Amino acid sequence: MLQIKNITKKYGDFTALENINMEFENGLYGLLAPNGAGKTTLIKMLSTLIFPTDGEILYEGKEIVSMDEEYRNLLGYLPQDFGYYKNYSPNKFLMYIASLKGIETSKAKARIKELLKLVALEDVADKKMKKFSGGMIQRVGIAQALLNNPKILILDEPTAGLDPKERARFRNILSELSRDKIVIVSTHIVSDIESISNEIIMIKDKQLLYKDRIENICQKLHGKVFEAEVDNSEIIEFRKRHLSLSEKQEHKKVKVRFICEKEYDKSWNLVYPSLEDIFLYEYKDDVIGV
Ligand SMILES: Nc1ncnc2c1ncn2[C@@H]1O[C@H](COP(=O)(O)OP(=O)(O)OP(=O)(O)O)[C@@H](O)[C@H]1O
Repeated sequence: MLQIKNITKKYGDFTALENINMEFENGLYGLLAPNGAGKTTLIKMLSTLIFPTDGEILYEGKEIVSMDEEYRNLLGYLPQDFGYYKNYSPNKFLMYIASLKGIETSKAKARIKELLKLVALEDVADKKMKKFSGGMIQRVGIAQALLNNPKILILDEPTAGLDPKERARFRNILSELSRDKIVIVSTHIVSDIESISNEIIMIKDKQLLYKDRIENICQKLHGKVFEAEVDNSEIIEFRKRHLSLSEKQEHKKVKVRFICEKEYDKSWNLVYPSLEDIFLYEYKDDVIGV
């Protein structure tokens, strides 16, 4: 088990995260928050790239910084800006990373073969990466993070720049990996993690807002999310009264999905809240890119 205990991180006078507590067992955790909320800060502390100002992180009861190499051997990390050599093939690149990680050549060869199969890159194993799509490069990134067969896999915004098909493939790979690992995926894109996460973590105002299953988080807006058709001439006034979540032109009117926290009109349709509704509601005062 991985445990975050009373973590605070300050950059000089600026507090990025304050008194964060949470625990992780095997499974997939979606770390979901708008840009600047502190996702990378949290992930870098979990990867021992930066250190908490206060508090500690424990793996199986041991403090991770003092575990040093023992912890790094348990960890696989895919950073936001994953650096690779475009003139290398996946095979050559992964051999190079394996040697940096001190993995014996014969073991590395077998492991790389297995990983390239897992990420569906066997056919291009010896092709230079310069012609690869963003999704293929990210899959090489996952393979490098998995070289040491980590127990904890951390991925920082792994789907940035991927097309929908590549995103779907990526989700499937992560879901499979989470069977016997702690997989933590940071993103500000709800649909990337909604279908695969066992739990969602949200950070707001430097603190932990939620760490829970999606259905429990969605309970917060139960009975408050509606859909209705509104005349185009009335939509500006409507938006002043209710938080509009999405709008679509339909039957010469605006079909609006919105939140109403007070008395509601019987002509509206009550709908089940989604994780995206929660995200838009919780971060309504932030500038968000969904
Ligand atoms: N080295 C640093 N020095 C000062 N402030 C920092 C530093 N790193 C991050 N911050 C600030 O801490 C806050 C959290 O940043 P962080 O990068 O963790 O956010 P994020 O949620 O990962 O966003 P993004 O997806 O844009 O990276 C931001 O306000 C950021 O400006």
